[in-house]
Amino acid sequence: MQRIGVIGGGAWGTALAQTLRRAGRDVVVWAREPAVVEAINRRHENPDYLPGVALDPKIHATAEPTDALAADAVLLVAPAQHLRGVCALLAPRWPTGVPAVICAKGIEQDSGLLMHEAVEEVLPADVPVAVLSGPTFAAEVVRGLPTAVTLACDDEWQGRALVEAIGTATFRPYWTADRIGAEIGGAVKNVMAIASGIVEGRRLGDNARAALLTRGLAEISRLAVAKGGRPETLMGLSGLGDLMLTASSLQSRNYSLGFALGEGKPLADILAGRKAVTEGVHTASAVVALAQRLGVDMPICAAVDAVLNHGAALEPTIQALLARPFKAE
Ligand SMILES: NC(=O)C1=CN([C@@H]2O[C@H](COP(=O)(O)OP(=O)(O)OC[C@H]3O[C@@H](n4cnc5c(N)ncnc54)[C@H](O)[C@@H]3O)[C@@H](O)[C@H]2O)C=CC1
Ligand SMILES: O=C(CO)COP(=O)(O)O
Repeated sequence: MQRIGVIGGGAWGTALAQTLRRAGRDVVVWAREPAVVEAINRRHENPDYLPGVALDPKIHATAEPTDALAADAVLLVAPAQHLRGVCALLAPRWPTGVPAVICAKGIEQDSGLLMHEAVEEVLPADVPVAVLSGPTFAAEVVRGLPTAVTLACDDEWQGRALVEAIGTATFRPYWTADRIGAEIGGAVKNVMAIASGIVEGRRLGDNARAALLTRGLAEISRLAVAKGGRPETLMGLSGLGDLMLTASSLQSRNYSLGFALGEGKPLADILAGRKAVTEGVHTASAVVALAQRLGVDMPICAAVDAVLNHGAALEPTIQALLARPFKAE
């Protein structure tokens, strides 16, 4: 796999393009905004989404999606709630058998579907759909700082080919067949990161944050298993790994949004002040609906959803979580 297409010129699409260049691949990025295409091609930067980083001059950006589909594999890096629409646009022109790799982290609000389920509804049936997830702040990956990720793909041969295509010494993919576990870990950790930010913003202490994240991981694992995922996936890079990262760093958009909420800022004001996508805000309600459908108890996600979407006040919501009955671990 020599030529890789990247659908999405936001922070993550741009960082992935840079890491693909480090892996020696030819890269074509499709960006929606003409200004992003122009900045990447002419000035080798993406000041709108990933400022202050010099990009490899050989990253080619395009406003024409077909250019990015003329590839041996295509990374899908649009925000989760837009991924289906983007794929519907691309589907008629998708080349036969070229694998798609989902890099978005979220659950579709309208359908409650995971990204690979939604994408498989619109892309041609012969397209293998893989998932890339794990602890990866774009701002660190683009600079070549080391990390490791999960590459989930049903077919082991295809998965290993993708690992070889995207892997470098500082971007180390580990293959698994468990797309469900990888996706649920990546999507729900965003909701947990908001909760963790709230704990920090309200100065509830380090103990509270550790307890919240441990119980949060239990919630995520229950949902993944109920949906058909493997519990061990949630102990890996796309579960525990990404939860540790996102739920403890102000670099995270989800954690920083929670932190600001915890300090008492209104959600609308926080969102009005940022252009970047904060996936947990959209995923919270979808997780709660999915958990209800599968009969899974997810009290932390439900609390975040209540605060974000149903006008619940923080203090009584926290008190209600603390008042839950004691039970076996
Ligand atoms: N930034 C990061 O560190 C990481 C992000 N991700 C995931 O990658 C996905 C994309 O995130 P970022 O690149 O960070 O987003 P971003 O906030 O940097 O950029 C937003 C992107 O969404 C596109 N967009 C906005 N409205 C759209 C629409 N209606 N249809 C299609 N595209 C639209 C914009 O053109 C832009 O490319 C998210 O699901 C995120 O969770 C995953 C790992 C790391
Ligand atoms: O997914 C991410 C890191 O792995 C990025 O997290 P945020 O979207 O919260 O910044």
